[in-house]
Amino acid sequence: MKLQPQIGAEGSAQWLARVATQSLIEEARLSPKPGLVDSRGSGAHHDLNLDLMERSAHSLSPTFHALALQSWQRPADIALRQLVGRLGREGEAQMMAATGGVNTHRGAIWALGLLVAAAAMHGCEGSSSQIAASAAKLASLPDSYAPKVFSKGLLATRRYRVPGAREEAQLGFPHIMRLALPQLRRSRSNGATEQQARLDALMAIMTTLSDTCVLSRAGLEGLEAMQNGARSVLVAGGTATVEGRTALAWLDKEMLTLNASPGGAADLLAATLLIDRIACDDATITPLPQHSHF
Ligand SMILES: CC(C)(COP(=O)(O)OP(=O)(O)OC[C@H]1O[C@@H](n2cnc3c(N)ncnc32)[C@H](O[C@H]2O[C@H](COP(=O)(O)OP(=O)(O)OP(=O)(O)O)[C@@H](O)[C@H]2O)[C@@H]1O)[C@@H](O)C(=O)NCCC(=O)NCCS
Ligand SMILES: Nc1ncnc2[nH]cnc12
Repeated sequence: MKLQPQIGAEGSAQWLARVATQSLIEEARLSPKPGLVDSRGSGAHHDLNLDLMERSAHSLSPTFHALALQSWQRPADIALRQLVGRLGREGEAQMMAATGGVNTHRGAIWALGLLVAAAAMHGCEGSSSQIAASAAKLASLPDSYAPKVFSKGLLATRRYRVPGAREEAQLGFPHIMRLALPQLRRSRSNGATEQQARLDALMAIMTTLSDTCVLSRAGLEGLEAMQNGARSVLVAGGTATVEGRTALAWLDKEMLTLNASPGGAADLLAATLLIDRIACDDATITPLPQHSHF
């Protein structure tokens, strides 16, 4: 639900940048997240911690602001795609400078960057479906200035023949729109605390995401452990129940044993928190079956 409407491009860009940064920080602080950095510690990571994640989130505010301002009430065309690509790459460079070269938020810049741009394209008056559809359109346009790099994500998608961050955006963020956002709102309306509703939304993403961070670090075994473990949490009734919390603690242990960290799922949770706040939605979104595959 949109909380703070703003008039005009500059005020809206400032607001979108603030909400995007806040969403990244709230994702990072949310605990207990399996394998990920949270308020308890570094999870499966040796080079990441909460302080670094928060520094990285703050370093991205100017990028989100520029993306929103430049996309304000514009259509999705090649010119905007190229501009958004350039701003995204500059954002990555700012992130790397702020973290001393550690990749904290590359996937998040991509997802939240596209969504911030899309929200601005709709003049901050779009529904979640309209914002996701415009982000998908932008992500599907070619960016001839993109350098040809053979990333870890690309390597994992080819090796395991699964979709990655690029495809998730091009398909209109199905893990947000069909799983996480409905789960977040359903858990809230069932009486879960905000922390529990967010953890449930993360679990919903993890049930089917082919997270290339997990695949790169722990292969198919890690991915299956993540998906099955997240399903067990939700089947047990989610993190508002004792059984759900027990299943989550078990999943956390297993992810640490496998050295697996679902960084892509964490990005999509931050993006879910962003859309939840900036979209002009009616009270409910029709949820699809929880365990559908993409
Ligand atoms: C489209 C791009 C995201 C590039 O994607 P690609 O897959 O080619 O490359 P990667 O560099 O691997 O980045 C993908 C990141 O996306 C996240 N992710 C993974 N799986 C999915 C998924 N199925 N759906 C959505 N998102 C997903 C994930 O990001 C998070 O993890 C990062 C940490 O990764 P990790 O592997 O742990 O870290 P490393 O240091 O690299 O390795 P270790 O040492 O730990 O082992 C962290 O960044 C999280 O955010 C993947 O990493 C995009 O970058 C692109 O093309 N940009 C161009 C600019 C542009 O056009 N921008 C427009 C919008 S602003
Ligand atoms: N909380 C987190 N821990 C590790 N990697 C991440 N990427 C995005 N959020 C993350």
